[in-house]
Amino acid sequence: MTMQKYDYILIGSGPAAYKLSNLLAKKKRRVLVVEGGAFGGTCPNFGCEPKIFLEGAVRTVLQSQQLVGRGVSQPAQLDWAQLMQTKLQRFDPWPAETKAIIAKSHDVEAGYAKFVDQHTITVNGHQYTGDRIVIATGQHPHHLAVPGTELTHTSTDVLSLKSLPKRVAIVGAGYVAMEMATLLGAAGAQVTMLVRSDRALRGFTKADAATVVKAMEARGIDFRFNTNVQAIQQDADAFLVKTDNGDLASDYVVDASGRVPNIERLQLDQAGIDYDRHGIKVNDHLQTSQPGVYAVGDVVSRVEPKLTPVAEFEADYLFKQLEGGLTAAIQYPTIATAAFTFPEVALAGVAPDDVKDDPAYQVKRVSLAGSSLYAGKNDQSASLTLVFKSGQLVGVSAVGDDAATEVNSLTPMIGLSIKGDDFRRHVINAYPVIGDMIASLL
Ligand SMILES: Cc1cc2nc3c(=O)[nH]c(=O)nc-3n(C[C@H](O)[C@H](O)[C@H](O)COP(=O)(O)OP(=O)(O)OC[C@H]3O[C@@H](n4cnc5c(N)ncnc54)[C@H](O)[C@@H]3O)c2cc1C
Ligand SMILES: NC(=O)c1ccc[n+]([C@@H]2O[C@H](COP(=O)([O-])OP(=O)(O)OC[C@H]3O[C@@H](n4cnc5c(N)ncnc54)[C@H](O)[C@@H]3O)[C@@H](O)[C@H]2O)c1
Repeated sequence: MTMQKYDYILIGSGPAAYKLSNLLAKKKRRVLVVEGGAFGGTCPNFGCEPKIFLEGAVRTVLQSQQLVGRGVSQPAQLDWAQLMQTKLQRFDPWPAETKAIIAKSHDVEAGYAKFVDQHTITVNGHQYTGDRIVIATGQHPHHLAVPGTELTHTSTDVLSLKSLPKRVAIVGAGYVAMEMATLLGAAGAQVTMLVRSDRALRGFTKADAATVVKAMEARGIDFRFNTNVQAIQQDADAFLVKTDNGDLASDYVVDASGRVPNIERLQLDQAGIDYDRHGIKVNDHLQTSQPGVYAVGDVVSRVEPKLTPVAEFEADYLFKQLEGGLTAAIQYPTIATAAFTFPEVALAGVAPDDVKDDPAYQVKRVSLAGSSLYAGKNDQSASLTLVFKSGQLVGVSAVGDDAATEVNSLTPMIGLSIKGDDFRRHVINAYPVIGDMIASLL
């Protein structure tokens, strides 16, 4: 058997590897892209993209409910089956289309890669060597270690669920749990959240996360905090979720207890590549413990959040290092993140909760609800919490119907260290939308 040799082998085809494959296409390198699951990876197939597509209709329904008696006479109703049909039509062709796009420039192999040594992998019984191997295998849903865990579903199932269950139990209160609850609750399912700790959305500020929970509770979503799932059983006509805080009958159980890096299938020990439970260990040049082997995206063990734009930033950095002579260590920019609940919650830069007792920082909470823009939407929860240091905006947290956009509007001021006076001298934004308020906030 002749072994095929490549300049690069990319393992995975999600946002991280896809970005790198596009950049390498311009360099005419010999590249092999190996994908074990759906081409395109989590974000376009089972993550951000289908989630935000479904959220488009969901948001319209929830916004109309919020305006009944304020100029809207009937709330809109969600037709889940029809919405899902529309979603499947749009998204089903994507993996094949993505594979074809990659195959225009590179060799492609569908199958799971395993390391033989630090320059060699096998896929479907074929061996390939690469001068450089880039691991971009992402994460998969964590499964609760309790009896009956095989009876649960994940966000992947929810995002393609054709008929709406009557009663849904969701384990967890992180990004995935809260976003899936928003979708299913708006569609009319009776949703119960089973939360191990005493709060939701741990990555966001306590006050803003509590505002989201309150709004969801007002829509009938039941939060059971300090509740540990012990087992899931199947009865004649329901699932029984047994917890240390009573039992719950449900038609559909979603396990949203986190995500774990895809490292098990790779046989990393064969190649001496170091890892921990958060993923593959890399240095500040994204190199693993083996020369010539790199890791990018969600599979990397790091403190920065595991998000699509972060995965793409790493791919871009690695390309510049390997093909453009960049020698500096990776430096992450200001990263904005949002949970697409209703209302949304978002954060960028220094988190208000982390500095509330530090006199070097000034934390200022601004309610937006009174302005005509927000009053017109009856978006009563809308608020911004701004963090300043020596007169410079260094952090922002937002809650409200459009919190993600609000935080995105303010993130350049943080990342580019723009001060209020400077902003006002150079910019007049369109009025009256969020952008126009920025000048007065800074
Ligand atoms: C429900 C949900 C919603 C999300 N929403 C957002 C959002 O709104 N905004 C945001 O920024 N991020 C969001 N994310 C996170 C985002 O999807 C990830 O950060 C992003 O997909 C990471 O890209 P990646 O390329 O590192 O990994 P992935 O996209 O996970 O791609 C990795 C690929 O590698 C393949 N693979 C694994 N092992 C092997 C192997 N051994 N051989 C070959 N192939 C292999 C997998 O099949 C997969 O296709 C969401 C995630 C989920 C689950
Ligand atoms: N809008 C977005 O940008 C977005 C959306 C979805 C996912 N993501 C990315 O995916 C990552 C994973 O999201 P996630 O929601 O799966 O994870 P997460 O870490 O945000 O939340 C996990 C939840 O499960 C709970 N949990 C953990 N172990 C448990 C156990 N053994 N029993 C019961 N509960 C348990 C946690 O307390 C938490 O509430 C996010 O951190 C983010 O990087 C981003």
